[in-house]
Amino acid sequence: MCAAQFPNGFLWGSATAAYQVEGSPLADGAGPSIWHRFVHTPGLVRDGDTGDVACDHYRRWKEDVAIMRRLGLQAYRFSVSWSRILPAGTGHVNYAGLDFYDRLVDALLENGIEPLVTLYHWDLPAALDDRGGWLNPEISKWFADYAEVMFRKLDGRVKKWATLNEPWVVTDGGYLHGALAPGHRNRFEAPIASHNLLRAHGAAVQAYRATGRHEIGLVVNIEPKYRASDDPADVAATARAEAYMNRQYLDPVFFGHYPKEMVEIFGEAWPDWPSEDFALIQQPIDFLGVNYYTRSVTRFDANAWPLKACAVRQKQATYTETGWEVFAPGLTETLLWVKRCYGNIPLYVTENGSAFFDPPTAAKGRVEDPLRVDYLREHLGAVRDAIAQGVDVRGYMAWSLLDNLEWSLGYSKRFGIVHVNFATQQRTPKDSAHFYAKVIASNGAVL
Ligand SMILES: OC[C@H]1NNC[C@@H](O)[C@@H]1O
Ligand SMILES: [Ca+2]
Repeated sequence: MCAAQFPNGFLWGSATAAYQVEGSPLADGAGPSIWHRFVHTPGLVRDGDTGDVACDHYRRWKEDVAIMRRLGLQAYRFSVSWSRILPAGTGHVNYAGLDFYDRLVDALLENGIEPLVTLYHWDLPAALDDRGGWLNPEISKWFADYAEVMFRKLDGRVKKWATLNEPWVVTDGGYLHGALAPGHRNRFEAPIASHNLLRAHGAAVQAYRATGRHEIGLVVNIEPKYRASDDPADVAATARAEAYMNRQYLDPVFFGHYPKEMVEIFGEAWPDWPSEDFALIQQPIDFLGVNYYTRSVTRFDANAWPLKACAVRQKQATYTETGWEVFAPGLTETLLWVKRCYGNIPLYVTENGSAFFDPPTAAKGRVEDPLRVDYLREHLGAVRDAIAQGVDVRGYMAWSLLDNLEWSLGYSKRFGIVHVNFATQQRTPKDSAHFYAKVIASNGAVL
């Protein structure tokens, strides 16, 4: 059999998110988002870092598109800041905000780069949070109305849309543990926020079907759970963790119901959902975006709230700066798992990457990041292995194009294949960018 390879037409790209790279959060009529409020609340973000400037991408976008062009990227996954488009979240449209994304899409297309647009990557308009945000069931309509503005403006040129990025992180971080905006820590709110995220996803897909001519999907983070032992308590803990992080979003979208473990996990805090909600949530999607970073070897832990499960550190493994085990086989397993459980829906690896400490720019114009090169090489090999086993993977977006604001961890964690000097805003492609450029030019043959 010929060596496994990537299919012709495989889409090679990179990814960012609005609040992490753009800066200028209130420019040209934009309204504040919950992240603008969160970072300006003392003590919530490491080193008091904010997205006020970030990578200044709102102003340097032309330079960044030129970098993508030089690397030979075929696609660029980015998110739209809802509060640039609708400063109050609903109602008045801010045309200057629309123009930014309009120009960006045109520049990408002029450079042969396909835009993949995520409508929601965590930066909810603060004005909607004041009206309950993801806890207010009306948000499915607010979100669908915002989505329609974007569809009308860009659909002729944007052929791949995603509604949400990682609803699990939005819920777990923003409503259960409080580490992310809007910083709530409430096990009664978390299920409600999560359910409304899925309802909003469904409403936006429904809106797209009325006018859209191309593809729309959902982006989820999936972290495969490996049991630490065959002890029944560990087996049950692993099933809970898999249900909570992975199946809580895929089961409703593909099957129209939640995993049974959700009641076990949340107890009295898990509502009886109206059955008509699942007809909305289960709108057929054209592709699934999978964000993969690591796996979790899982054991029972009576004190771990609310899952009663925790991860077990692996002695021989390499860990990234965010404390994630480097485990490339988990990506192959994850892609096979999705196909096995949910069918062979077209998949994109919409995020995959690693934060390692980058040495100061060694020689002018060069940043050596061998650990990130290794991570990239191993994980691209893992994607190829999944394709060789019949999974319909159609593209890979490296997280991230640029070093950027890693949310509450500030700028301390660098995921970029392009280094950003935040004092001067100078961009320097790292060795990982040069390696990735070779991979793209050979459609993966150099791996
Ligand atoms: O933690 C790395 C990335 N994970 N997925 C969502 C992105 O916004 C993060 O930066
Ligand atoms: Ca290609």
